[in-house]
Amino acid sequence: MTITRNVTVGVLALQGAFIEHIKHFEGATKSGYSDYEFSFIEIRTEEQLEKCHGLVIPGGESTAISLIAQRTNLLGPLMRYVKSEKPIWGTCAGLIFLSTQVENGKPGQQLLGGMNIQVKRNAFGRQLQSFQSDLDFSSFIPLVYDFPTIFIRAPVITSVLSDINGPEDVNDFIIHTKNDYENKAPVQILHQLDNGLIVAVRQGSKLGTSFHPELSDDYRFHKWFIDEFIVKAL
Ligand SMILES: NC(=O)CC[C@H](N)C(=O)O
Repeated sequence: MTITRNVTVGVLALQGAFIEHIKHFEGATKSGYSDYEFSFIEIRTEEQLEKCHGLVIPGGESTAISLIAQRTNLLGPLMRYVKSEKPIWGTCAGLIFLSTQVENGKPGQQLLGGMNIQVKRNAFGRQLQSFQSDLDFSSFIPLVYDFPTIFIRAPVITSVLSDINGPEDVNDFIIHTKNDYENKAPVQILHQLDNGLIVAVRQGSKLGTSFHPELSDDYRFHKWFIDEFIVKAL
């Protein structure tokens, strides 16, 4: 007799593209996982968050997600969750929220500080606010040579921070996390565009992508997150 294990993955549902992530995870796990019974749930409260083996922070607007998290008292629980070393994947605005520092943040914007990186919001400028590109991710996802990758007013990773305490001369735009967590794992660059811009990084159990795999019709990225981050951490 095989024993099935219940696994819960949460998607932060304060604002943005959370339903799309849930649909992709459901599609990605429909078959091939006889040992696991997956539930993908929307997260709006601390009680819901506590049930999760891993968390996804979707794209949307990082300033709005931060504001709603503060107003609904979820910011503290999210900062504690980041420290638990459970898998977390931030896409686009979620990547910004998960970072340690934003070079063009909005005053009052809060960051979870899960990855020792600095990001820049809306990094592709006005002409190129949104675009789609087939990218070769086969160096980290086996056999994925042509993933349909959608960028919408996307951020990029501008540096890896060695000093997580932040800059001494913080100006009006550099926003630094208030979380005292330091992720000790090395930051790995997973993908750089041809022009050198960094759009996917991993730091131990944390993953950050500038783009939106949940807006394509391809489940392979979500399946990789389940296999590589969630299942391996169980
Ligand atoms: N598609 C997105 O998530 C856009 C991110 C948005 N520009 C921000 O700063 O939060």
